[in-house]
Amino acid sequence: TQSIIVEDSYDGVRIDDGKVTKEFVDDMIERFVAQKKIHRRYAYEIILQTRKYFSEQASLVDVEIPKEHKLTICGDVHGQFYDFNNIFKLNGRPSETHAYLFNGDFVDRGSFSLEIILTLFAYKLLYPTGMYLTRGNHETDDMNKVYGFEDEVKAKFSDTMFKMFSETFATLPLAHLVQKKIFVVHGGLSSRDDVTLEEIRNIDRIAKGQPGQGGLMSELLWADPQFLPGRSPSARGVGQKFGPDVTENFCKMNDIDMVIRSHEVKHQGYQIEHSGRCVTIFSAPNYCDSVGNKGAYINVTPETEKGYKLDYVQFDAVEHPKTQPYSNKFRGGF
Ligand SMILES: O=C(O)c1nn[nH]c1-c1ccccc1
Ligand SMILES: [Mn+2]
Ligand SMILES: [Mn+2]
Repeated sequence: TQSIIVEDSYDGVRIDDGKVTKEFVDDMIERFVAQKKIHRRYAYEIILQTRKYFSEQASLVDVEIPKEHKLTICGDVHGQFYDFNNIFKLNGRPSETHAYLFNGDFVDRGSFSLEIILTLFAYKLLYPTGMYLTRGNHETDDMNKVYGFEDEVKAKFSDTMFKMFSETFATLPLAHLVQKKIFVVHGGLSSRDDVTLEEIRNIDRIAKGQPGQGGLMSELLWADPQFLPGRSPSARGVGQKFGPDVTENFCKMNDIDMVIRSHEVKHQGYQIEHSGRCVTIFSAPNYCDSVGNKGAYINVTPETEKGYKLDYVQFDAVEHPKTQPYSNKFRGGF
């Protein structure tokens, strides 16, 4: 990217020594709100540095919340940049004392996926312990081809840039463990009863690249909870539905308290199931400009007894510029 010249006429904050600064990120968000872009050299730099960073991370990442600090867990945001930015207006921007964990499905569906993903990656580089990102089933080539992200990147930048996003998505962690007690994953639990946190930590996700239709990695990104005990096939065709007994077994075997996952729209923005052991968090309000659902996020603060306190916060959709939809597929019935 060093060979790409940033013209003197470029009116945005520059990245000089390769280091993303707070000034750069604040300016980038302001430009995105005004539907302006950042220079392609800086987009490339952010993507490449993010790919390098995540390549060195395990597939399960531990998140510890220091005293006086806060962690906010968000679910799917699906290209709804103006709702995504509204979370920061309501709840504060990421910082060294207020971390965010976005739990997958950053892109596709909404027309501002590029703005969301560049903001998330830039914050990861600015505050490595202030931003955590889990891979969702929409951070994959198959979904990006159909649900809009590939077309959006090609329209706003280039094919090359989409390829770089694809390679960087393959390095994203598959799950997080918060305060050693909360397992956070985009979809849910596997079809096997013997999966340990260590096995998840050691998944060679980069060698795998795309999750495919079967195996532990794809199950973590695609599974859904069900009310009844046991497991059943998923209408999605990938991953299974898992019951309260499966969640209980996974928690007991791995000495954790609960699973927080996303992946499904919820009318109230979140839902607590499996007697409190399985929570769905979804952060794209009025999904696809049509569902009418609330968005929600979870504020996690350290607490002496259990080690954490959860506060659920709901929020409504805000206005956004009307632009062309990149995804020609309406809701896939999920
Ligand atoms: O696009 C969505 O709503 C979504 N979010 N996670 N998974 C899906 C999905 C999966 C398959 C087909 C349609 C939507
Ligand atoms: Mn989704
Ligand atoms: Mn999903």
